[in-house]
Amino acid sequence: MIQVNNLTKYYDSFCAVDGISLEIRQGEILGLLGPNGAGKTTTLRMLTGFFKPTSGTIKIDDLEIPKDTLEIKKRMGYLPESAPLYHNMLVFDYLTYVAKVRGLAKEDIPGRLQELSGLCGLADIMHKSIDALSKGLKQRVGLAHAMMTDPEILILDEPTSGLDPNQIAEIRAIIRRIGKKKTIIFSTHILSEAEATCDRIVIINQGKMVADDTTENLKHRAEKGTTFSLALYGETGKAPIKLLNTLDADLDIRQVAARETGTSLYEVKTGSSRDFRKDIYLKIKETDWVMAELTRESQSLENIFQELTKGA
Ligand SMILES: Nc1ncnc2c1ncn2[C@@H]1O[C@H](COP(=O)(O)OP(=O)(O)OP(=O)(O)O)[C@@H](O)[C@H]1O
Repeated sequence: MIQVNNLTKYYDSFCAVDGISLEIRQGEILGLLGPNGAGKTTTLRMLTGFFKPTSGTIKIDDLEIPKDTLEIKKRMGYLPESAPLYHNMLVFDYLTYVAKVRGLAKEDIPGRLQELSGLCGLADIMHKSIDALSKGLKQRVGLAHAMMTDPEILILDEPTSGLDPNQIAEIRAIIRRIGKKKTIIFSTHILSEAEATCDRIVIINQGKMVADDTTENLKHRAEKGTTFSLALYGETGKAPIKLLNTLDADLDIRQVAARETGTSLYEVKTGSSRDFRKDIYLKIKETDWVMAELTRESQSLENIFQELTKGA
């Protein structure tokens, strides 16, 4: 269990992280989400013991930063945003070197490299030079580096930044695979990334925590606001607004610019999760208007993220 209490970091007089408190359970995959400059890297660097907090505490089980930083570092693997690899080495030589530096016994190294090769998909590139690898493959080598000592906790700073969609999918699959056994905290500024990979999402904005919930709950929250889109053939003017208002006084209905000529388009907004499509259809059926389209658009997680990080 990781316990973060009132974590704060100032760079001179600028507050980059402002009183973050959270608990991360063993085996959780936690996404630290926020726009650029929100304070993600600073938070992760404090968690790994690289940066000293201005105030606040970080406890990992019975250990505490800064008192037990060395012991905590042994339990953690860290993949910084740009993995600092030795580019002129072969992957195999580099990982062997990392294993030695991290204190693995000589006889354990071949077995560990084989495990990491399977876990991170390195079999075909073990004997390639690092500088000849694509960014996605380099990131996999960086992951193997971070995993060398089989740490309980993995901290990954924007692990898919700058990768193409296929490489992103591969790294996500590796994170999910590793996450079955480890606690993983990773940062991203891309909501779909956190949604696709995490059990829980913490959103930070301008150094402050603005949301902390399971991915499911955040989605549920997003689904509460619903917009229905109704298109009718012909120029039907304001009359449909008056008619549909009889369904529920809380509906917010307005006419918007039609997507195709010869139709009138209306947006029907509700703050509840109730599906009004059937009611709208039956109301329109009472008239001689002809429906061209009726769709439901849930408020997306993207909207929630934008709302919570407004002003960033
Ligand atoms: N060494 C530093 N000295 C002064 N200010 C800094 C320093 N490092 C970061 N900052 C500032 O602190 C704020 C948070 O930076 P941080 O890198 O933690 O954000 P981030 O969420 O990781 O952003 P990004 O997604 O762009 O990496 C930013 O405004 C940044 O400019």
